[in-house]
Parts: sequence; C-alpha cells; structure tokens
Amino acid sequence: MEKIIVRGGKRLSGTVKVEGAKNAVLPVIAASLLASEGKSIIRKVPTLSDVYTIGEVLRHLNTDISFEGNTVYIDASKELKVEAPFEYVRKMRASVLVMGPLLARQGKARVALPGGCAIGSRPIDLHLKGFEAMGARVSVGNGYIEASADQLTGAKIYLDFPSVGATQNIMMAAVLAKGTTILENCAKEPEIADLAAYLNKMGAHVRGAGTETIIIEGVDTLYGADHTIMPDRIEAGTFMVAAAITGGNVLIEDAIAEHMASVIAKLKEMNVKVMEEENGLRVIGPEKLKPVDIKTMPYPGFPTDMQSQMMALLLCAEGTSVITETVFENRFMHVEEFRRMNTDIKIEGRSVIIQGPCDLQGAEVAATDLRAAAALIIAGLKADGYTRVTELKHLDRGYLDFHIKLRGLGADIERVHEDAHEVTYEERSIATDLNT
Ligand SMILES: CC(=O)N[C@H]1[C@@H](OP(=O)(O)OP(=O)(O)OC[C@H]2O[C@@H](n3ccc(=O)[nH]c3=O)[C@H](O)[C@@H]2O)O[C@H](CO)[C@@H](O)[C@@H]1O
Ligand SMILES: C=C(OP(=O)(O)O)C(=O)O
Repeated sequence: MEKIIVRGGKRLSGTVKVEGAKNAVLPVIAASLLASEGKSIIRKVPTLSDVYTIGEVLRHLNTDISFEGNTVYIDASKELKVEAPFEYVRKMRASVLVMGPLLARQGKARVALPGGCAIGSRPIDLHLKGFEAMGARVSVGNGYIEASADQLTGAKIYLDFPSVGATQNIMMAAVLAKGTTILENCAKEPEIADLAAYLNKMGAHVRGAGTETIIIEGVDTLYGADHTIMPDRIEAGTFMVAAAITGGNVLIEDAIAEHMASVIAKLKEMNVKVMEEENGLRVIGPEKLKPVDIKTMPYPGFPTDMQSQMMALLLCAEGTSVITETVFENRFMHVEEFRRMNTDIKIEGRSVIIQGPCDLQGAEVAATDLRAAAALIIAGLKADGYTRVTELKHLDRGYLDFHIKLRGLGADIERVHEDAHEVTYEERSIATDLNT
C-alpha cells in the first residue's frame, strides 16, 4: 500500500503549473470515436489513470490509440465495436461518454450500467431520455444499457437538471443526427465549450456551448482533428487553497480567472489575496482566514469538485462556516476523515457546519474520493505533526504528481510504499502506463 506522508507547517511559495483538464480530456477522447476519417491529435493531455482507462476503452472499441508524452494520437477509422464492458465502466463512470458517439456513428451502443460511487447514486436517466428523444430505442437488462437507432434525428430536448455528462453525451449523439437538435437547460461548464470546440474542428456544427441553449446541426461525416485541452480549473483551485492554508505566496501558472470566478470570490471573502498575472493567478494567504458560507451549484456556481478542499481551508477560519452540497447527494464522506484530525464539523442534512479555527493534528486518514484525497493532504500541510493519507488510487485519477508539485513549492511531503521507500515517478508510470 502507498501513502502520502506530509508534515505540516511549511509556507508554500514559488510557481506551479496546472495540467490539461481531466474533465475536458475524457469527453474529448470519447468524441474521437465520431471520426470515421482521419486521425485526431489531442495535446496537453494529463497522464492520469482515468485517461489511461478511457484509452483502454477506445482500444477495446477497435481504435488505434497511442500516448507520446502529453499528446495522444487516435485513429478511429476502422469499424467500431459497440460494447463498453463493466470492467472499464466500474473503474471510471465517465466511460458512459462513449455511448453518444457509438450510437451516432454505429447506430448501436451497449454500455455497462455505471452504478453508484463514493459521492452518491449518480443515475444517467437524463442521458438516456435525450437519446430517446432523438429516436433511439433504449433498454436496460443484465447490468447493461442498450441503445439503438438506424438514424438519430434532431430533437428539442430540455434537461431537468444541467447535467455535465448528459449535455456532453447528447451533444456527441446529435452531431451526426439528421436535422437540428436544440438542447435546453444544459450545463455551462467550460469543459462543455472545450468539447464543442473540438467537435467543430472535426466538422460538426455546434453553437451556444457554454450557454444554457446549445444548437447542433447534424452533419454526415466527422474527421479527426488537432485539439489542445484547456487548463484544469479544479487542479488550479486545489493549489490556490493549498497556498492559502499555509499563508503562502504561489503563482498558479495557466489558471484562467474567468473559469474560477466563484472560487476566487470565496477566497477573497476569506481575506485571501488573488491577483491576475500575465501567465496565471497569484495567491497570497493571510494571517487570519475569515469564515464564509458556500453552496455548491452547477457552473458558474461554486464547483462541487472544490467542496472538500474548501472544507480543509474553512477548518482554519476564525468562526463558523456552512457548506451546502446541492449537486451530489452524498459528498461528505471526507468529514469522518477530517474528524480524525481534531476538527469540529457537524453534518445537518445536505450541509456541514464547521467551527473554526481548529487546532489541526496530523493523523492517518483515508481518501474517500479524488478531491477528498487532495483536501486531506492540504489539511496535512497545516496540521501539527505527520498526516498519512492512504487510498491514493483516488488521487491518481485526478492529480498528476501532486506531492512532487507541492514539494516544489516547499512542502515537507513524500509518497512511500508501506515498506517506506519513496515511490519514484518511473515506478508509478510503469504501474499505470497503457503502452507497457
Ligand atoms: C468526468 C466529469 O466531467 N465529471 C464531472 C461531471 O460529472 P457528471 O457528468 O457525472 O455530473 P452531472 O452534472 O451529470 O451530475 C450532477 C448531478 O446530476 C445528477 N444526474 C446526472 C445525470 C443524469 O442523467 N441524472 C441525474 O440525476 C447526478 O446524480 C448528480 O447529482 O460533473 C460533475 C458536476 O460538476 C463533477 O463533479 C464531475 O467531476
Ligand atoms: C467527481 C469527479 O470526477 P468523476 O465524475 O470522474 O467521478 C471529480 O473530478 O471530482
């Protein structure tokens, strides 16, 4: 078993660069299945375990995919298989994003039901309703969802909730449908606009991505395209919180302020200085943090993917803060782990009440999801003594070289095997690299 061991008390300073966004690259790689001609080149790809998993799914579906550093080459021109088995979907629910492209291109998709996960039940009914509205027959049986249609047709679709995944899956189905699709109340996350930009480079006609109405005119054929993935706004936000909790001074290179307005607003309300510089955002942590209330919401609201990291920061604020989680039904599993670090947190329904400032103490804690992993490490940066964080498979889904980047900023942190030798970058790459 691997652990990250962090000894609190160091102020972070220096520069850290963010990777391409995990939540942008997964749908973009899935969308590459739509190209029946030509090859795609995807740049600034973070080499995370989730990215290798979607790569395995594409290989299984009969595409040629290869990784060279941060660039991925995809040739999906051969006849595709249509089934994404449970072994992949179980590892990563975003595997369901191959459903829209397969249905659009092959007229059929069979994908294992994703089931719940550590943050809630996460159904995909809105994805399926969208496919049905475009004329697909959808059935569920033996743990699989099957959808088929000789030719999808454009439709007017209203999403009951602005689901990120449903917006992406329906968009990817609609680009090859006959006629026009109008998708209303859709998700407005920057990752949706990134996907639309890639689809348009492939020859699609998508307008309005990033607003609540997306209009898609179907085309007959899509082609491979060259696309650079947007910077990861959640990784950027995570380092902003890490800088703030240590009273540090850190430049987060490639962070885009426009993508992070809600996070920046809350940090400023807490007395953290956030300044836009030419190549990123500078964050300077204050002597004393002010408490704030936070409610997670779809974009441009406060992101649920920053909720646990902000909880770590609010533990150090002078007074009472309330966090309300409205996006996922059960994303407070990390509270029990924070309690092991001498904190005062109460859960009331969908809210937590945090009484700060806590005298954080290092402890052995287990990551419950990928953002919780980062949040526990961040708390460890401030805690007295050693914090040992286990279940690092979650961290590796979403953060590349997290401890190495923190150490570059001055943190006292290492990643070790149970037998206590430090895990090198090469060892981890060998363990996850699809090409070996
Ligand atoms: C790979 C990726 O990009 N993951 C992100 C994506 O997940 P994901 O696309 O799964 O998130 P959604 O926006 O779809 O889910 C939000 C809420 O809608 C519900 N829902 C969703 C679809 C559906 O058909 N029915 C339904 O009820 C979900 O259970 C959840 O409560 O957006 C989330 C919300 O910003 C982020 O936390 C995830 O990091
Ligand atoms: C919840 C997340 O991802 P996923 O939807 O892939 O589980 C996340 O990125 O915080």
